Amino acid sequence: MSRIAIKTCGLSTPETVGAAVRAGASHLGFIHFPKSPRHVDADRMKALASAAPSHVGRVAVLVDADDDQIAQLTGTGALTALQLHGGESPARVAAIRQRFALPVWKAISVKTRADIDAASAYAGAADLLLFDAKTPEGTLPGGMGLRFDWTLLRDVSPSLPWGLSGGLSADNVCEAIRLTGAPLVDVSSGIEDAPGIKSVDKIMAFCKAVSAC
Ligand SMILES: O=C(O)c1ccccc1N[C@@H]1O[C@H](COP(=O)(O)O)[C@@H](O)[C@H]1O
Repeated sequence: MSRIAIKTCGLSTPETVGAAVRAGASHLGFIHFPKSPRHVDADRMKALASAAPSHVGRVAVLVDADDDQIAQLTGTGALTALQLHGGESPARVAAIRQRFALPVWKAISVKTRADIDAASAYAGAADLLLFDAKTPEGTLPGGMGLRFDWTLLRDVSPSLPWGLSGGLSADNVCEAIRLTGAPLVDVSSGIEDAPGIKSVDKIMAFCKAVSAC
């Protein structure tokens, strides 16, 4: 496994889960958001997550989900974390963390340095910050293959454990790690042949590139 943690996100088949595990991913991400081409329903998510070995993290990605939706995913031990990728406030993040007793990752949409600085409001509420590119109004809040200016993270010491996401691929991930010092990288579009269609070859190439950085 690489010294940099790797989350391969938007997995929806046993084949690609298996490939990510073999490639050395530290975390597997499953999207539960019907507008996404990577959406998996609760039963499928639990089946995919349960099939993964216990040393690999299993993260559900949610967008402004209510408690009933979250409850359908949790409680079986299949998941190890919840990633909140919408407009959840620090208070909402803290409430979800307390009610569902799982570590919570909060995605932070970044366009400017002020977006990064404002993420300190989640200290004490979230367990990890995931800096992702701000996406255009009316599109998905993530999974668009867009990157932000990574130099914005230079000289930043986030108050929480953190990761980098948005537009990463085997071709650019080493540059991203060099510029930001990210301890965790999260990828979705960069390991796909088309939206929602993961590529085993690209999963392998991404994880290999991270290990070789
Ligand atoms: O992937 C999606 O469809 C998605 C939908 C809604 C919220 C988040 C989503 N994905 C997350 O966005 C990051 C960045 O994706 P990309 O690599 O730029 O395509 C991804 O890692 C997921 O955590």
